[in-house]
Amino acid sequence: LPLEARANSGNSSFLPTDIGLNITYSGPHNASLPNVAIFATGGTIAGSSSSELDTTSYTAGVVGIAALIEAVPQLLDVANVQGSQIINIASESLNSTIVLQIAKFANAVLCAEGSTTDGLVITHGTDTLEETAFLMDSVVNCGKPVVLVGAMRPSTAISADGPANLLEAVTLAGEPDARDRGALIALNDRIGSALYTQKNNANTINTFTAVEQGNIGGFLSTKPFFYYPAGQPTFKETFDISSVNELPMVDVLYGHQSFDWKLIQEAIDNGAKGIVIAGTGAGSLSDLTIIEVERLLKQGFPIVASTKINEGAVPAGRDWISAGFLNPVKARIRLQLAIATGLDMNGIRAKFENTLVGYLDK
Ligand SMILES: NC(=O)C[C@H](N)C(=O)O
Repeated sequence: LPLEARANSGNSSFLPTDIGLNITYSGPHNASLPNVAIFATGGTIAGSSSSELDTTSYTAGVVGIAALIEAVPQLLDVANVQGSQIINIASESLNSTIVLQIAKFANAVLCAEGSTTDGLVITHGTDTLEETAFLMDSVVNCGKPVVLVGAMRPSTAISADGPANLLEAVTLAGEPDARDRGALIALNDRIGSALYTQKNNANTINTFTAVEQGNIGGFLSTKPFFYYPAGQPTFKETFDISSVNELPMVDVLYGHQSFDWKLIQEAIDNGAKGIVIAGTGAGSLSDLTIIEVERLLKQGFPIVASTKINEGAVPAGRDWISAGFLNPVKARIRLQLAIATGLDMNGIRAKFENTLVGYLDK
């Protein structure tokens, strides 16, 4: 059957209909294939331009989920696919309300009792893809694969990377060997752990890397393989968001010479419930900043020290709360979750530093 006739012809839905999830794509059903849900959120993978040479001034978040899937009919040979267009925007415009909703949908779709969904793919802009991936890694933990995927070239570009990335992501989400590895990022024939992988180039398709920690696998002829047996990264922490209805405002302040420590109080006055400082080195903060950070920590205001350096960790056992190996945007999400789940200062510190003690407190 042509794809359009096959789409929406299936009547064995595996996505729940009573959770407020709007099912906007439903492919045919084949009992021998895994059930993979797709949540589409926009980004360059759904981007469009009038010129196929344009990879910089296109509009992100234009193409809908059905058109994305229709561009890759091979998808329907590797999985039963049902999807929801959660939103269609560039990922720099996503906010905590939307990503928390996506996480709740992900838990409902994958982890509710009786779920027959085998894996989930989230199509996403690459600019903040690592943030949503890290959130999923922290809060969706029933073993089933959650795979984040995007593209660096819009769908209209010559050699667009979205279709192959999407096919590989859906294949990965339906792969039993992808279970129990935490959330995964799949782009450019590589599989990375959401805890460590980050975007490292603003333009090129090989942008997602975890140089120190490495990829956990890759794809050959679109089929996934893994270098290591299933397992979770050492410094992972999980959170139960079933009673979390909003994520608090947490800001990231960027370290540099002449850093104005008074910005910390200004962020608090503006509503921040926690702050991450992207320090200049291994958490290094200027003398005046440290005095201010100690004052606020003593008052019970959580401040986490991360680093603006791309690789490496901030040691634990210091006056600040250490982000360990988490880069600033991931430390921000962990702090949001720690505050939202009601942890006190000791609990917050433990969520950041428990797994570091003995490793990074020397
Ligand atoms: N490559 C991309 O997807 C970038 C885009 N600005 C986004 O994050 O939505």
